[in-house]
Amino acid sequence: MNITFYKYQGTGNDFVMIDNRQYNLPKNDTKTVARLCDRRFGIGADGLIFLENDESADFKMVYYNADGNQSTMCGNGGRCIVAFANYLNVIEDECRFTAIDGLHHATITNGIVKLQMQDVTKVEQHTGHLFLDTGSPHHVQIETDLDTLQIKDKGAQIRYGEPYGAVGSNVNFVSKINDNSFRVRTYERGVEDETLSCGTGVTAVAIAMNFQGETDEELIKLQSEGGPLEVSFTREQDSYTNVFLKGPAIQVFKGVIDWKH
Ligand SMILES: N[C@H](CCC[C@H](N)C(=O)O)C(=O)O
Repeated sequence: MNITFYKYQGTGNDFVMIDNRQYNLPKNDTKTVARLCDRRFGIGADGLIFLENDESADFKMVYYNADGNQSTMCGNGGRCIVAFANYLNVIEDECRFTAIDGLHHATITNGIVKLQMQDVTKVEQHTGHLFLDTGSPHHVQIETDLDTLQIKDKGAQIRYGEPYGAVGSNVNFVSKINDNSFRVRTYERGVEDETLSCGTGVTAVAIAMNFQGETDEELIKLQSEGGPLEVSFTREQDSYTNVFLKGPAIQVFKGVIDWKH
């Protein structure tokens, strides 16, 4: 069946977007989703996102990693689906949508999306790294030299190693720029490679750096390989609320493809 798809990117984290309200495509076609995300045999993307109807919100987001499997929350994908919904006139400049981790509020102004993420009530501090869940699981560790680090090798070792095992975790390598900004490189679970940015990842890094005392700021700038993002939050003891991820979401192109071939 021929379907219209769109490509969006949020600081270089890119997604195939499909308005599934009109096609009702199956939600378990792992093989087709993986092929569409393949950089050579398909459209090429870090993930694929369905926009669907939702009886209690403006729309619903269904997220797939490039391996074709549904996964946990995608922050950059969440920013891109808000821009997509605005383009489709499903919403104007603000919205509520449901995703696998619950309800999200968002606003869009001149292509910049400010997305509310779930509260974070637990940050694990380990020797040499932190672990927290910002809608997806994230391992965060500080590195001195992000330029020479072999992200894919080192990230895979951590992602498949103990304690994460087969379920795994995303892996973020951080270096401090100044008191309210950090550089981040991320190995993404389900892409099984470095992505140019990871929304739930930079959110995890901002909270982890505040939790560990690397910064006392509550509005933090994150420099990803794909561009700048901003994370803000309110800290009350060891809980983080009013968590927002802000940055650009851009439509790259629109196309038609036969879903099954
Ligand atoms: N790969 C992640 C989901 C997408 C996260 C990332 N694209 C983001 O922007 O948050 C996982 O399976 O946990």
